[in-house]
Amino acid sequence: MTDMAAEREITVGRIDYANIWPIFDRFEECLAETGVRNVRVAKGVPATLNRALSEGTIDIAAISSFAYGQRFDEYELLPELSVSADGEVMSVLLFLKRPLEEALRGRIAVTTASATSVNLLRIVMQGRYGRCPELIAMEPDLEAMLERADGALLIGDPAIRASWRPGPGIEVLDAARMWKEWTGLGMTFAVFAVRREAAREAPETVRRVYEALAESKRRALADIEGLSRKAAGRFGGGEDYWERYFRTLRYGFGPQEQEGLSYYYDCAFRMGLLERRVAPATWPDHAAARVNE
Ligand SMILES: C=C(O[C@@H]1C=C(C(=O)O)C=C[C@H]1O)C(=O)O
Repeated sequence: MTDMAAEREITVGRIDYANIWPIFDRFEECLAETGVRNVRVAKGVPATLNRALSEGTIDIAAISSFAYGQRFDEYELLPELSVSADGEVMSVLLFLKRPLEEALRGRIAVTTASATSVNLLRIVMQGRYGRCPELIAMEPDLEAMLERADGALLIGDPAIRASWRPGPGIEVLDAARMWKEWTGLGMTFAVFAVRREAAREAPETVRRVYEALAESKRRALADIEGLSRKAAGRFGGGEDYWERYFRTLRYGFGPQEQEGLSYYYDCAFRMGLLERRVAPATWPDHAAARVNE
């Protein structure tokens, strides 16, 4: 039995958007119940967490599925957790001030917070419409983006807020729907990854973090109404909106989600967006391998 008290501190990265609430809302409460004291939570937008996990300043995080694909050999995937969609996501949105056919020949501003969605846009534009507009990275500010481009890609809370008041004449396209119409598949935007050395150096802490995430998800999903009330209080928008949002997103990572993500990785590899074919490894496989050595 590993002595957890002797293990080093583990930092968990939490996406700073409402989309992750059904996994993280009860996390700290669940963790405290297990008596863990050596865990810290750091919040950030996906691009920040992607970088922090790659640099090892955090150990476990919800990151962009694209960022996992770039460094799959350094990480292990935590099972049964993701932020996915099947046909609609509601918070990865393309705002267009010109018809799509014109925007395809023009320029689209993309949020600096994203890795998965900006590459999803490249894949869908190229694959489905045969051409990709010029993409420019900008801070997520719809008005400023549309001043410089024909369209804007936003994710997370900024996408949600902008969807409530996109402005006159702005068409709003849902990126998961565009992907579903083209491929017939669902899309996984975020996965949960642990750095391999963290899983090796602090196995008991990582196990408890995983169990607390799984339990937090069970509790939150058993009370979507309570979660929606809390989100409406924090962000506005009405409880009905949030209930629909939390019921639209998928939080598991089963065969259906894996199939969609695997096709996304294939497309990204074929387009040269990923250097290697992605071969995912699931935690705690390496622990099992060590036992068998
Ligand atoms: C569903 C969403 O998926 C997100 C999109 C990500 C990306 O584009 O890299 C990363 C994590 C998720 O937060 C969202 O942003 O609302």
